[in-house]
Amino acid sequence: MATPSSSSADNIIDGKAIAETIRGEIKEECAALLQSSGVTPGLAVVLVGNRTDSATYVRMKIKACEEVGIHSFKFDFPSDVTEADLIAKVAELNADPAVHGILVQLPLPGHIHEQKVLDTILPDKDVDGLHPLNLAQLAHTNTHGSSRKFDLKTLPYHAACTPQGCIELIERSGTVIEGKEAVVIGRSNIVGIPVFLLLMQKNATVTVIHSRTKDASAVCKRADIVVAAVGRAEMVKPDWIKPGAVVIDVGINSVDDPTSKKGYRLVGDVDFAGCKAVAGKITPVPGGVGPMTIAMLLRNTLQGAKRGLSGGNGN
Ligand SMILES: Nc1nc2c(c(=O)[nH]1)N[C@@H](CN(C=O)c1ccc(C(=O)N[C@@H](CCC(=O)O)C(=O)O)cc1)CN2
Repeated sequence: MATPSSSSADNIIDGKAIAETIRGEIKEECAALLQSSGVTPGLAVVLVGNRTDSATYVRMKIKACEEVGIHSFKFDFPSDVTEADLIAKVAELNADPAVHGILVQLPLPGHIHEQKVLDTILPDKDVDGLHPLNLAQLAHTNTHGSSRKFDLKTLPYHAACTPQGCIELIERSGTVIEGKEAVVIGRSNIVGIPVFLLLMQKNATVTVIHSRTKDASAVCKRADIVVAAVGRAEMVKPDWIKPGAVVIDVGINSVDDPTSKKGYRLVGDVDFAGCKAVAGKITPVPGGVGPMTIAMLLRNTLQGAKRGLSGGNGN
């Protein structure tokens, strides 16, 4: 593995730099794949409505695809598109051999049953890792007590992107997960649950904190590794953090800020300034987990294309 420029001089984990390193690795692999098999991985991106944040994330994904040598195909739908029309588009993309990955940008408008649309994506093309079968595969994988290693780069199914990004940030910034006490704050299907499963597969002892947890701060303070994915601005305070712990902040919350040109700024779920003083390492927002989500999407798409060729796990 290339040595990443994983952290700056202080204790900040530089997600932008680590994501750039990974995108470089993917670019090399895409070139090698094209050379050896003539195949260029293809990603279909479905965007519904006119949310500015979703349009920005989709633009970032398409640009990232271009940079590493992945074809992208973009499909725009108005916010009043019917669920049936979206499902029909997904079915069409499922059958298209040039498309190795399908991504439906979330959130979808309220009249559409999000999970129903996601469930329509073929699990092999579900590069977001949000199909229940992919989540189930992650729960079902059992490499414990065997000589096989749990390796994100060679999984025979798709694991969700943001959770994979969290694991890469922890490991590439020099922390061994095995044997550590980890706490995940939040239990969503898109982040909390898969990150819990990934940490468990990496042999951490994992606790999940949620809205009914009693004395969340005391539970959190036991952790060597904290992953905050709760969606509440700066909820995790310095007295929640064990000195020296690794803190991964998944939250991207917009808060009013009249001093900023845009009138708002982005903050995480962690009180960054306060927790930075206590943590061993910590991710910033922006520039932490966000860029990793996109890097992992590219990696899943490449892996999907390789798997399509080998009929196996892509290696
Ligand atoms: N189908 C999906 N929808 C959504 C996902 C997802 O993984 N799959 N995650 C989020 C949005 N998201 C990707 O789609 C995403 C969010 C943030 C970033 C990012 O790099 N953020 C930057 C800041 C960018 C800014 O200034 O606005 C950062 O944190 O540094 C990338 C991807 C919800 N929907």
